[in-house]
Amino acid sequence: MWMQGQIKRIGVLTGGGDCPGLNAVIRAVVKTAIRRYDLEVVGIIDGFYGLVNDVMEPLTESSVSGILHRGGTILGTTNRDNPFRYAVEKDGKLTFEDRSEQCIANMKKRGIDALVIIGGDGSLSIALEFHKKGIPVVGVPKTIDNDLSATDVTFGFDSAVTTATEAIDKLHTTAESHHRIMILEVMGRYAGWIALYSGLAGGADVILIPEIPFDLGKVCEHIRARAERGRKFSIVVIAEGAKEIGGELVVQKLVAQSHDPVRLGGIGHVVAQKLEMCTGMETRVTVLGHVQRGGSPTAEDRILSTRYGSAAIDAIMSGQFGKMVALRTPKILPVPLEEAVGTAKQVKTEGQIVQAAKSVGISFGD
Ligand SMILES: Nc1ncnc2c1ncn2[C@@H]1O[C@H](COP(=O)(O)OP(=O)(O)O)[C@@H](O)[C@H]1O
Ligand SMILES: O=P(O)(O)OC[C@H]1O[C@](O)(COP(=O)(O)O)[C@@H](O)[C@@H]1O
Ligand SMILES: [Mg+2]
Repeated sequence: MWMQGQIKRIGVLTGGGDCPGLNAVIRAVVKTAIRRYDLEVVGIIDGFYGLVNDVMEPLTESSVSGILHRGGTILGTTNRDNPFRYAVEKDGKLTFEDRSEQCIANMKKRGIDALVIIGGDGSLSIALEFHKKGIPVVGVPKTIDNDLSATDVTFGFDSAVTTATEAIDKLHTTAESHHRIMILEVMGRYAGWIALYSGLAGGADVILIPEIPFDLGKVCEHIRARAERGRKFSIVVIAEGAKEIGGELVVQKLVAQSHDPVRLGGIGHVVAQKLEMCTGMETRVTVLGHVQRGGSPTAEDRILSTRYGSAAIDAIMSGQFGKMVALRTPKILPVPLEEAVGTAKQVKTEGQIVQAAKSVGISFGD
């Protein structure tokens, strides 16, 4: 239906949770498309919602001027709408419908020849479905969680880690003054990347991640041993998806319309109560929440986002459909979307990063 070499207009959308660097990708997509290939670009508003409901606007160089350093996404996003399983309320009941043909009709109406889908595992799974229906698509790996396979790193991760590290630095000074245990709960869904990296960068004493179920007795012992050595405070960084050995995930809420309705959160408070009891030390919890998804991207994320955005247009123009642009240091390469979304990328429990953390005395509660 769509022919390579006949691409004149590109649609771009941002899907899933927002993250720093989205605007830098959009800017690079628009500038590369216009400057290098003389294409037109259409921005699809609020992710797949805009594709289903035909909410779009043209993007020019002036639309993307001054956005490189701005967090969020000028296009808007959603982590609920899935065109293949679109939530519709009928007679007060929630049902799901396949609206993918409507999306294709909207693309045709707008003269959109190919799509750049900037998203995480969820949005790129949808991108893969569109590819299977013959739509020319290229994905860009976004997420603060860094849980996408096939790429060394997703953009947004470095910014989230930087924000979490700053939070740890601040918690350190107050923890030390009050001789307290300070727990920082960070995001990441079922992967511990943000906790591991920020914990290492911030000099945490304990890091608890989903990949290593923890024994609270061991965490307690570690904190008590520190106190005996005169270190009368401790910093614990915990991923929202971490759980005790034999324990359950702590769920904050369920989002009914979502393909994966689970929103994690609250494990920090559960652990705090238990640690206070077993150590006798005053314990406080900070849930970093959406602060770690907001604000300006780091220089590293701005560069990565620019490289991804530009490479996505190159991939489209060389007919590399059904691919995601991936960082395979030092290159950016197109890889099959299947590889990216097949299995979530989790922390390697025997990997060098965890080993280094253990060598410098960080406990994982194992
Ligand atoms: N495995 C999946 N297959 C298809 N769609 C999914 C899948 N997981 C999530 N989705 C849908 O993809 C969208 C974005 O997913 P989400 O995980 O929230 O964001 P991200 O794209 O950042 O991973 C949501 O509409 C969600 O319902
Ligand atoms: O914004 P919401 O709906 O509360 O979602 C929170 C979730 O989104 C994230 O911030 C980012 O995840 P995605 O990149 O998959 O959207 C997770 O770390 C967190 O669990
Ligand atoms: Mg995701």
